[in-house]
Amino acid sequence: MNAIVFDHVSKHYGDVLAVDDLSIAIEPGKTVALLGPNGAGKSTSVNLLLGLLKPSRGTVAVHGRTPDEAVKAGEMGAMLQNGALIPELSVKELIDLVRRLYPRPLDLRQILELADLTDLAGRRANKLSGGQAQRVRFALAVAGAPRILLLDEPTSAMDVESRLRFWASMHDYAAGGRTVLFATHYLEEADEHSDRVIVIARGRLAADGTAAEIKAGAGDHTVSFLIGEQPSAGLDRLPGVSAVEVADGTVTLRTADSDATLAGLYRGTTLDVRELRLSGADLEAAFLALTKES
Ligand SMILES: Nc1ncnc2c1ncn2[C@@H]1O[C@H](COP(=O)(O)OP(=O)(O)OP(=O)(O)O)[C@@H](O)[C@H]1O
Repeated sequence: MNAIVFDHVSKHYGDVLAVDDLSIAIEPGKTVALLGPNGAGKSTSVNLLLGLLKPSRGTVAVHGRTPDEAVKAGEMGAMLQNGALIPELSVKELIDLVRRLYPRPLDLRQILELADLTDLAGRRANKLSGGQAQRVRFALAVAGAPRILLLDEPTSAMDVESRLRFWASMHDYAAGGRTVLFATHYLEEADEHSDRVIVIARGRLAADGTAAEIKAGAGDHTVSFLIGEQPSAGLDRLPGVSAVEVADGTVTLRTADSDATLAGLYRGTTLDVRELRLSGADLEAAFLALTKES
């Protein structure tokens, strides 16, 4: 059975159509990035999954149940944007309070270790930095040992080192066969930390696959090299090439098939090619292409 299913889900806020006929199915044990620009419908989708919002049309299912049932059964943990912490309690007290609400929580020490909070256990919640508070929100999200973990832009307040630590914690948690869905507009996070990327734009599904598949779909590889004073005529006829740029003695070829382009370059021309560079399509190019129109 799928961990998460959206079946033709739409969500209106008055006149605003935030989620538009979205259908997705996520298998258990996967780490999935929900990627989209501002206003794409990511938070709305997360809130629909948690039962905090109801779809205007369609259905959302979590392990075959309604979101409300899944939340009651302690199957879901969530880290939402700017969730408030109780300022008077220490980190340890707060986590313990929340873990006791669940039928089969993780033990306190394990949660503190997982969220890298052991050294901050006695600190009051109102004395934490933004990044530390995010780690507490992560601890609260995993406290009940949920099978599904939802993270809405989890690293937004974190510096580079905190991000690295955070993703290490997330991978530790996911390693037990748990399902993780995280919303982000950081392309590199989706690329590095997910098994699958679901791109949404204007509430609709724009792409769904591994980061590698989505990049390959963009078909935007480049081959560049120094050409110096040699003539560049005819390079546009090499296999796969869609565009040729020449600037300051350097040629850049855009190609849908860099292997065929290289074979053509070496076998079909007599150019003296120096400082050859290849670059794959990046997720950013794919993302911009996927989210720009319609
Ligand atoms: N409570 C609300 N009332 C009216 N419109 C809303 C409400 N919440 C969100 N919207 C609108 O719904 C659309 C989707 O918003 P949502 O917050 O789901 O996007 P998002 O992808 O999470 O964006 P961001 O990356 O900026 O957090 C946007 O056009 C937004 O303005």
